[in-house]
Amino acid sequence: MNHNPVFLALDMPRLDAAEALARKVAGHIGGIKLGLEFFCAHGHHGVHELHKLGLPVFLDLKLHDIPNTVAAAMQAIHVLEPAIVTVHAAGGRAMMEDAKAAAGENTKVVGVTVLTSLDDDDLTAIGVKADPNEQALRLAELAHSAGLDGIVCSGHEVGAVHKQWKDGFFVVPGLRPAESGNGDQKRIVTPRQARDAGAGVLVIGRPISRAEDPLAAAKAIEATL
Ligand SMILES: O=c1ccn([C@@H]2O[C@H](COP(=O)(O)O)[C@@H](O)[C@H]2O)c(=O)[nH]1
Repeated sequence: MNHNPVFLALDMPRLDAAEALARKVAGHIGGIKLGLEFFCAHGHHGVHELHKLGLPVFLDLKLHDIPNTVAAAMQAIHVLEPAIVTVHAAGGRAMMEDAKAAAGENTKVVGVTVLTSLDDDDLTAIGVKADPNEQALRLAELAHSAGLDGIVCSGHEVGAVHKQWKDGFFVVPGLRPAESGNGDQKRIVTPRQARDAGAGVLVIGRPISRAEDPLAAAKAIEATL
């Protein structure tokens, strides 16, 4: 994998716009992240097109279903040769074990713990008694014991998770350079703080994609790392 830890989230409806943006900043990112918005609109064809840029592709599909269904979905995306794929750790141990077993050898499977758009109140509202930190640690332990390569968590938890899972692969979204708006993210840190705490991949979308000058924004973030 490239040394630059930044994966650009291409959350936009148009394939040509996603491709143009990725091309523009390609020298200042380490990979691209294609999520639900992109995959639902453009599917396998879209992923094949963006593969042509030669950057590692992170498929952030956040699979969450019964083990048989998730394993079948993993097999169906095998042909896309993703570097990283996400499943929801809350799907449970058997689901994660089957997801990992169905993934390609060169694909890292990571478990989403607590979405960075959620805070304490949101967890309480869905019946989770733990705070985001406790819940992320619990789900990280489960993901580890199920054989996943790592997890997704916010920059607030990654340091603690790193201590309990030394060789884990940690993906951190919810990143905001100083003076960026939060948008819908509630547990944010700067890219540098996340990297210093042990993140292996920094997922960054709007601070680059919605910047007036995306290339300048990508370069500015790179300079902080
Ligand atoms: O907990 C999570 C898991 C995934 N994401 C994804 O990361 C990007 C963040 O985009 P920004 O524009 O930088 O906020 C987005 O694609 C999410 O689906 C996350 O934010 N939090």
